[in-house]
Formats: sequence, C-alpha cells, structure tokens
Amino acid sequence: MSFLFAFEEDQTFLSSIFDAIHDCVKIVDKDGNFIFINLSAERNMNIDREEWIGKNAKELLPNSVILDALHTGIPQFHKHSFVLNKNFIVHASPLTLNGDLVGAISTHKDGSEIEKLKESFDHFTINKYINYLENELHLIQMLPLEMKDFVISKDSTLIHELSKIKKLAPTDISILIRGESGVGKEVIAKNIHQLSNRMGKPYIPINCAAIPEALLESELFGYEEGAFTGAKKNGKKGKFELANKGTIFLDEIGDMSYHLQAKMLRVLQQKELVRVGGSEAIPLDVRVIAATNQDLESMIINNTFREDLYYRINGLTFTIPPLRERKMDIDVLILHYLKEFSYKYNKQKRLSQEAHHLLLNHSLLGNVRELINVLEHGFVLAENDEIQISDLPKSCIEGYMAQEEDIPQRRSKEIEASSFTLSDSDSLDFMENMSKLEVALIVKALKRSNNNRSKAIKMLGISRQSFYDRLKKYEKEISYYLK
Ligand SMILES: Nc1ncnc2c1ncn2[C@@H]1O[C@H](COP(=O)(O)OP(=O)(O)OP(=O)(O)O)[C@@H](O)[C@H]1O
Repeated sequence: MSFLFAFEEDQTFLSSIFDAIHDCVKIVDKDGNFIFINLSAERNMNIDREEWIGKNAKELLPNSVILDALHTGIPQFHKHSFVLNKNFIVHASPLTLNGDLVGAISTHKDGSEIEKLKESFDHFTINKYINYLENELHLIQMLPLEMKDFVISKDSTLIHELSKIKKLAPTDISILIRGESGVGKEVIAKNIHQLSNRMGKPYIPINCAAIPEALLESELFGYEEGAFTGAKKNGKKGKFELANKGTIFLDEIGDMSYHLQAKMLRVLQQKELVRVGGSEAIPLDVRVIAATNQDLESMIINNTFREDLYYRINGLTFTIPPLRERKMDIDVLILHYLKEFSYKYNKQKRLSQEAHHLLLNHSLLGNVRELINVLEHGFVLAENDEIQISDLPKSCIEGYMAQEEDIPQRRSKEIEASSFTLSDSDSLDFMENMSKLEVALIVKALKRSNNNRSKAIKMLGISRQSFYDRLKKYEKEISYYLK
C-alpha cells in the first residue's frame, strides 16, 4: 500500500468509504499490483478480493484500462472492455503524489448497470435540461478533474479563479476567499484542502461570526482546566490544535474582534499557541484559509481590522462573483441539483418554463445556498413532475416581484448616475457641478469594479485617502445610486 501512507490512520475509514460507493473501484500501485478493490467491484466481477490483492493486473486482467492509465500517465475515459465474460465501461486515471506516479485507479460499470442508466436517461430526455447538459458539459470539464464533483461552474471568470487552485493547493500559501454569503467560499476552501498535501489530515472550519466574542478565543485556541468557571476538567483543545498538520478555515474573519486578531497574528507568526489559562507553548503546523464578505481594506482604514493580519492571511485572494453576475451558472446548478434531488427523493421533476424564468432573473441575494433551498422546496411541494412558480417559497416569489417593480426606478438611477450632462437651465456653479461629477465618477468606478474599492481606486487614479474622503463626503448620494 505504498502510496496510501498519507492516510495510514484513516485507512479503515477510507476503505469503508470506498466500500459504500456503488461504482466498482480498483486501485493498483506503480508496479500494477492490486492494492485495493472495493466491495461493489468484488461482487460485480464475482471474485474474492483478498485473493486479488497483491497480484499483478497484467496477470489477472491483461490489457485492462487501468494498466493503460498507469503506463501512459493519461486518464482513460469511457473505454470498453470485455473481461471475465462481461462488457464493461471503464474510466481510469493515473495517481500522482507530489508529482510522482504512484499508481492508478479505475471505476467501471457493467452492461446491466449501463442499461439501467440508459433507462433513466431516456426518461430524462423529455426534460430540456438534458440537452443543456450535453451541449454545455464540455465547459464544466475545463475545471480541474478533481474539482468536478464539487464546484459546478461554467462561468469564465470563476473557472479562471478556480484554475489557480490546482497550482496553489499543494503550497502552504495562506488564502483569502472573498465573496457574498452562499457563493461557495467554503466548498472552495474544502477543495483546496483536498487537493493539498494535507489531504487526509484534519480540515477544521470555524465561523468567527457565529460564536460569541467571549467564547471565540477559547474555541480557537483551547483552554486549560480551571481557566474559567465552567471550564472542562483536563481543559479542551481549540480549533487550531485540532487542525494541527491540516487546514483551518476561518469563515467571516472580518467579524473577529481587534483583540483576537492580535492574538491570532501572534499564533500565525510564531507557529505556536498558548491555551487560555495555560502557559505551555504548543507548536503548530496549520494552513490558514480565511473568507470574508467584508471590505477589509476600508476596515483597516477605520482601524477595525489589523493591517499586519491582513497581509498574513492574504497570501493570495480568490474572488467569487455573486450568482446574479454569473447567470450561466444558475442553469447548470439547477440541472445539477434537480438531479441530486431526483436521487435523494427517488423521483424526477423538471422546472416549468415560468419557474425557470423566475429563477434565472431573480437577484438571489443568498446565492447558491438560496437557489438550492428554493429548488428543493419546489421539488418537494410540486404535485406532479413539473415544478410551478406556486411551488417555490413565498419569500422567493415576493422578492422577485419587488425586484421587478423596482426595475424602472433603478434604470433611471443608473442613467442619472452614469451621465453627467447640463441642460441650458442648469446652474453653472463650478463647485456644485464638480461635486456631481465626482459622485458620478465614483459610482461608475464602484459599479465597474463590482464594488471592489481597491479596483475602483485604481480606475480613478486617486489616492486611497482621497477616495475614502470623498466616499465619506458623498456617502448619502453614492449609497442612493448604488442601492
Ligand atoms: N459552484 C458550486 N457548485 C455546487 N454547489 C455549490 C457551488 N457553490 C456553492 N454551492 C453550494 O451552496 C451552498 C453554500 O455554499 P458555501 O457554504 O460554500 O457558501 P459560503 O460562500 O461559504 O457561504 P457563507 O459565507 O454564508 O458561509 C453549499 O451547499 C454548497 O455546496
């Protein structure tokens, strides 16, 4: 089991995960010897896996697809294979660790499975989304292979951001993920961990906004027995200690108090921590991924976020655009989650044209999380196989109606704010008009940069200080146009 050393402690757990997978899975080491065969494969091939482990695939399955993947180093997809008197469709991929080839993995289905799949697909073809899937899936395939199962996107900006992950994951660079609530920051953090050399070690998420300030310190750094009233006997490990050798995901880091930020910075710099009420320094080896929806740059100016911590956590930034700015993703996510619910509830349902239109045009402020909730609500409530608008949550329908009513007003605001013109009757007062021009320029820069203040400052070519002075001066006007 040479290359599985990374999971030594978790091998039983990993085996039970693979055994729970319905697809047939086989793994060989770099010499082609079988090191793992899951339960489905054992049953499907009608073999005794204990007898196969340690034997070479060349001997037991000559010309098999797994050997092709091992010898060429190239993934093999949808390969037909006739062995053990059965027809199989096989996918196989080489396995690498730190850039070295360590083996190969294959999954297969046999003819009867394929027939079942075909039947369910035939049923689906009445659903126009299947055409969508077939036409557009190649774009999803642009994602790194390992991420396909997790992050669904065909938005070029997001795909570009995600393509960095593969290169960065194996390093220990700290990462800051930015984006609104529900855009997928945590899914991406998990992916970074899974693609890193720390995979198989702990991944510990903590939401800094969800834990009361008084408890956050001991949650993060742990405490010793007697540290405070109610402290457990023998003390307790904090999230940082639990994440040792692995990754900690600090969600909503902008909500952490200034005092805790200072403590966190010390821990990150010194790579050791002292539990609350303790004196012993505990060495730490933790990769930090943080996420925020806040404008940390203006928090630094307002002295609510420490600049030194900002540079410490911001080795690299990923910005995930909100769902309303990647409309194409709404469709693929709908497709994906309808499929997921069809497995979960053992039923197949599609969206009516009207409900589909509503979701595509809804501003979905809760992003992917809201889309999933709304869809599941509709899926469960729909009387037949078509989800109607009336099956969606009331709040979603009301939100959409309010948004539609607001459109003419928003459009007129946009026109007003983005053009600076003077009619004959307008005042020519210099100072008054200069102020209007400043507001129009700032609003335009903020809109063009998706409200990213650093980018807006660059576009405007003015200093940070001067930008924030104007933001303060015209706060009311700017927030009116941006609303
Ligand atoms: N691109 C995506 N593909 C598939 N599922 C996604 C995608 N983005 C988000 N999701 C799903 O949406 C839900 C919300 O995602 P997640 O918790 O990662 O968002 P978040 O940005 O971390 O939210 P918050 O800031 O509120 O913590 C999860 O169920 C996640 O699996």
